[in-house]
Amino acid sequence: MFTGIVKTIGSVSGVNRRNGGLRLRVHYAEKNEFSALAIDESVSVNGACQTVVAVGEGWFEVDTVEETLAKTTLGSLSSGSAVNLERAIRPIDRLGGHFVLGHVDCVGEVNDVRELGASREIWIGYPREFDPFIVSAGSITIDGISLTVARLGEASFAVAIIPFTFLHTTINALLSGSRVNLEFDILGKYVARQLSPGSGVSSAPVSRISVEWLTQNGF
Ligand SMILES: Cc1cc2nc3c(=O)[nH]c(=O)nc-3n(C[C@H](O)[C@H](O)[C@H](O)CO)c2cc1C
Ligand SMILES: Nc1c(NC[C@H](O)[C@H](O)[C@H](O)CO)[nH]c(=O)[nH]c1=O
Repeated sequence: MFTGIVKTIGSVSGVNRRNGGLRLRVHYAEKNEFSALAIDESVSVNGACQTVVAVGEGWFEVDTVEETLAKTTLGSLSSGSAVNLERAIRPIDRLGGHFVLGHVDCVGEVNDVRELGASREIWIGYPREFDPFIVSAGSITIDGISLTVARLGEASFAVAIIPFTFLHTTINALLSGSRVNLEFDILGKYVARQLSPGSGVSSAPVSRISVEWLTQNGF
């Protein structure tokens, strides 16, 4: 599990085809917490949880399988691509972002990037089926970065990017048309599942949840 607080930007230094998947080598600045990365550990690469299978000085490797290639943008990485990295949390870590599983739900597309003084607003389109999992002021993970949903549109949402995040993640490279890994907040997924028809909890559609309903059902 992760928090979406990106710790460093790595650089892809090798992409090799293997048994239908990819072996990715990622380099990072040698003097940081990634030097302690060990084989078998989980690491978030642009928001997708990957298992470390080899390590060396200033680099690690992961095997990216077909399922991951189908659901994420990892298949479009090439030598020199910049990637957001985060090691798995320890139970004592501060939860600076939100609970991020590293299970990418889908790939979204940047619709617009707007300059707003010191910050920048980025609009991202996503498949409609994920509507129940996104709320204004809720959390979302974009390429492994924990962000707050600033505005909702039609099958799209905006995030406001502060200068720190702009400087310390790959968000600064996004342009209209860029594809990004999206993970919707796990909290919304459990609520939507509980409220879905056939769950035995309620037949109320998710969009009609009311304060009254939540109170009556013990929330
Ligand atoms: C603990 C953990 C380890 C994972 N390790 C890998 C991996 O080594 N390679 C891979 O392609 N997918 C791996 N996945 C699945 C991958 O994150 C997932 O397919 C994408 O995020 C798309 O949902 C892992 C997932 C978890 C939760
Ligand atoms: N919630 C928002 C953040 N959060 C901080 C970033 O997750 C963090 O700066 C990054 O992971 C690097 O460590 N940043 C924003 O720009 N906008 C948000 O809504």
